Amino acid sequence: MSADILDGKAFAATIRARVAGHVTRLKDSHGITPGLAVVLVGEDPASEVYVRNKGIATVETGMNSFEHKLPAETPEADLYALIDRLNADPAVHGILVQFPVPAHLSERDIVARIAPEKDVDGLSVINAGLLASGQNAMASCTPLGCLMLLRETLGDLTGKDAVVIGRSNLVGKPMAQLLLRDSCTVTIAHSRTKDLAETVRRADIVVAAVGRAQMVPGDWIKPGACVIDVGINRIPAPEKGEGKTRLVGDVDFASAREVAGHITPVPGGVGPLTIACLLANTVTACCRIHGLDEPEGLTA
Ligand SMILES: Nc1nc2c(c(=O)[nH]1)N[C@@H](CN(C=O)c1ccc(C(=O)N[C@@H](CCC(=O)O)C(=O)O)cc1)CN2
Ligand SMILES: [Mg+2]
Repeated sequence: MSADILDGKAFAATIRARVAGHVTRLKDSHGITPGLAVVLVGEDPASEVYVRNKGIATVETGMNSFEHKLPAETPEADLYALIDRLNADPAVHGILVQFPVPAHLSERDIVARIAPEKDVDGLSVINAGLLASGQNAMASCTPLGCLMLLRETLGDLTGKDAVVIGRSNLVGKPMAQLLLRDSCTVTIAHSRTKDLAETVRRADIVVAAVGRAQMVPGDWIKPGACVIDVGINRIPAPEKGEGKTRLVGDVDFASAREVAGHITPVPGGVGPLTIACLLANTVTACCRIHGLDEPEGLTA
């Protein structure tokens, strides 16, 4: 058996098209243009690329993009003053601070400073709590993208055994909550899980988000399972030349694709869904702030 390889780039384009449709309706029917503010502190090269791509995607879907680049040594008080201004700005419906931030800043405190209704990363304790109690939360972007892809691929997820490997606040925990909301039987596994191989072998759905290159081999996968690989790990690639590297996921793609029914590649799988779902969350935030109906096809 060779798995169906899920094309995250193509699915991200579908989500962006849905976003653009909702943006047009918001403009035409209500005179509202959703706005996303992205804050970058420092000069991490990968973060600069992500922030640039977020800005481009925001404008391409018809929304307003507000980019704020601050020096690495920005004092906490100055960053909080900016967040307070964005919280109060009616043109801004979504706010995110790009991570990682310099060591003198606290990601947890930054997220807590963002108004929960504008927290389009879905990272605040308010949004985590709303999600866990089955209420209208802002779900964090990568897990939301994974859920949309799973629904698109498998249809109704009711009763499926899902194993999420990883327990981070950004991916593992919200992913588990979203799968539970879709009536999966969910196990959260992690690096300390006693018999990880046996746990994963039970799963119809495997979401690997543990941050260890190629940790999940094909012989852990139940034949026909749907494998979602959230890992983005850079490893040496001597075959490409001295000092070269390549990206791999948390799953050993070559062996897993021989067993799985569906599998996401790295790159080109889950990664592109993150920014698409950020745009989706910005439209959702805009609709909620203005008391309008939830945008169809963009929420959990
Ligand atoms: N505030 C946030 N910070 C960070 C988040 C986040 O969701 N919110 N996630 C990551 C970075 N990130 C978006 O911010 C992001 C990472 C990766 C991709 C992506 O498309 N990856 C590609 C491969 C890219 C490459 O070649 O290097 C893929 O997987 O195909 C998009 C967005 C950390 N910070
Ligand atoms: Mg971090």
